Amino acid sequence: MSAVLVKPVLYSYFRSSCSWRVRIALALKGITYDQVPVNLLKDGGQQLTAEFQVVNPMQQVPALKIDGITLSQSLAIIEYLEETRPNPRLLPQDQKKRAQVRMISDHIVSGIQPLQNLAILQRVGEKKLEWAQHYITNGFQALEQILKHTAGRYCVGDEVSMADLCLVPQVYNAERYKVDLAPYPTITRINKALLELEAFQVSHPTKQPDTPAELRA
Ligand SMILES: O=C(O)/C=C\C(=O)CC(=O)CC(=O)O
Repeated sequence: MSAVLVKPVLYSYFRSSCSWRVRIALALKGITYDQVPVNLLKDGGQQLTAEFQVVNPMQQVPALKIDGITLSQSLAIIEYLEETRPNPRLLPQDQKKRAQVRMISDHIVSGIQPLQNLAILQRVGEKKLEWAQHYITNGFQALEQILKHTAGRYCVGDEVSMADLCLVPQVYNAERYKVDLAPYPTITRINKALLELEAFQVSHPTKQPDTPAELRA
């Protein structure tokens, strides 16, 4: 059987923002897949097992088995999906807009999320709420300015793009760490518009196979 006919397998954790980005891409592109939940807290973290290290040596989710290869890093996964399953498009045709989509995506996935991820907060210890708030606030102040120039209905113009797949899970983290979103009307408006879309709803942390009963929507 050709590799393309085998269903992709996503290693995911319900409230990992990086996993959610990939779930949105899969949903938007209508790709059916199986999920293997990796609980980042249970038993000291299932991502740290020898078994999972074979899947992703970096011991992080998400990872996607697809077309005979295993990919990690959410943006690399999304770009692969974009190149092999181009409809609907997540990177604009216009080169300047495409660069802006990548800029906003990197702003979040390199400039904000890694500074407040689980491994960092576990090392930070009791100041973790303040730490997460600091880096999300810092990143959102700049992002709000950037979006004033790039946004239409969504982050870049009026088409849903990879930047939007990064934005919504990061706003979810901001809410989780009790960041005041009032100073970011553009971020808040775009987030609200995106959450109306089915792909963002079915992929939501409250609706995953591994979502605990008390957090299910
Ligand atoms: O507290 C937990 O349940 C464990 C881990 C996460 O949610 C995921 C992260 O902290 C990384 C992130 O998405 O930013």
